[in-house]
Amino acid sequence: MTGGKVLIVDDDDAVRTVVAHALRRAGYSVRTAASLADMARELRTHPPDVLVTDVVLPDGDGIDHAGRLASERPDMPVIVLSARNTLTTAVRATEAGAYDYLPKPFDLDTLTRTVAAALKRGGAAAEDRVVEEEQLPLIGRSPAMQDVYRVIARVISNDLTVLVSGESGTGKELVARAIHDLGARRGAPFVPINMAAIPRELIEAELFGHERGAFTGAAQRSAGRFEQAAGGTLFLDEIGDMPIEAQTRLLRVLQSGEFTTVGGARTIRADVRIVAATNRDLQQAVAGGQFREDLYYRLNVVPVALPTLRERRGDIAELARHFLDRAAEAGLPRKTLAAEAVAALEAHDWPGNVRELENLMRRLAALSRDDRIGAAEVVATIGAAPAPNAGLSEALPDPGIEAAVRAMIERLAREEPGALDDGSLYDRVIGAAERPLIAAMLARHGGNQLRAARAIGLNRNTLRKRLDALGISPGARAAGSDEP
Ligand SMILES: Nc1ncnc2c1ncn2[C@@H]1O[C@H](COP(=O)(O)OP(=O)(O)OP(=O)(O)O)[C@@H](O)[C@H]1O
Repeated sequence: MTGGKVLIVDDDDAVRTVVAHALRRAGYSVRTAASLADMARELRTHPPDVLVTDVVLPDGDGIDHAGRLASERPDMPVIVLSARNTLTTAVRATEAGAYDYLPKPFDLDTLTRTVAAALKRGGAAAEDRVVEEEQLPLIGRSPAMQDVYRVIARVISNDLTVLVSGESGTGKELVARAIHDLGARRGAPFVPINMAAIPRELIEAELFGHERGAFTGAAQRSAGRFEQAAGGTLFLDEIGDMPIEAQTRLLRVLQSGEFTTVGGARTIRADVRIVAATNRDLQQAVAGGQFREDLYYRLNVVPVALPTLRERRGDIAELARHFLDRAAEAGLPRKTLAAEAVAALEAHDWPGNVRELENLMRRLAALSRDDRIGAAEVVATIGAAPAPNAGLSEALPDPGIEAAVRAMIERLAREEPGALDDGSLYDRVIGAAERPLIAAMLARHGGNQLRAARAIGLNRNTLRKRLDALGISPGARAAGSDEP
């Protein structure tokens, strides 16, 4: 006999019967209750070693009750079962001091293993904090997201380093923010830094700060992101793009808990929680020599792997409705989705993941003629959509553009150092992209300015002004035969 007394609380007869049967077979002595009142009686008359409780019970909330029990009887682990399956439930259960949280449906082996582990470890300490419904931004009840919520719920009460991986647009930054907003550091800043968006030679100064005169152009002492995030969370986005020298420095900081500013003798204690994110396979980068193995292990203390949207198609309808609500809150017309429209959304592969869905719903809210969006509109709008992440409004250039911009900044830093400080960068960089864009679209439309302007998304007068400003060849303009 395994031994151990288990009390199961659930108002669903079938759940009580099946779970009780499975646990008895595993050697436990099992009693059941169908309400909080029954539970209270059982706790007095037959105190169990482990309590397994549902959340929604006819006379109250199982998690609230578990919270009270965890402080009154810290030696009795509580396992929470729930069909609500939101991040809020996972976090509430963990914060209430529950030993574990199992989303329904669960398999009986998992429950039996969880009960066995709970008996070995004993109860967890309760923390006195209320997590409001609606406070949490992550949408999705699929099993894959449940795993994510469980990990988040486990890391918010500590400072362990978290490495979030997943394709672009899967919600890595949102997860990092949730960890910060729910944890003890939520009163201090959440500071993101994207390694792919900062010129390589400036990354160390950005992270650790620099002293006046540390390098050409360093006119003032400047606090780095480590200092800005003091007491809070530093989010190292696209960590796989970090240059190897900066990796070495970051590793030293993680090992020693201190950092030195660039060009300075000042040593500062690093008081940050680190959450890093990557859409690249970091293990492959380690194998290829682009990422330090020791740093990888330092960062990968708690891994969170985000599912792609196509791996959790069951969440698409809820996400789509959520984004339509958000569009309506932002002033766009309020729309609903026809059932066939939902099916069309579920059939798409979503290479740009949740971000692509969010953009599509915003576009549909703005463009759809009917209040109820139909399947044909969904299909047409998906077909007409730019490649994921190519929208300028997302400020997410493709890797080719990113590399070109970075190379341009590096060249300017080398050849015209003043150019990085004289306020001309926007015109220089954006101008450099605008010229080939306009030239290519004019060429594509045989020099017809009206059509090129439409294709680019400018009005014709603006295009004409830009042609003048950029001095683009009159040959292309003359061909615009529909010009007045
Ligand atoms: N589970 C989710 N629920 C609601 N919104 C989500 C969810 N996941 C992602 N989003 C939304 O999708 C967009 C993309 O998410 P986010 O920026 O966190 O992705 P990411 O993985 O960090 O992307 P990238 O790798 O391109 O930086 C955001 O607007 C975010 O709010």
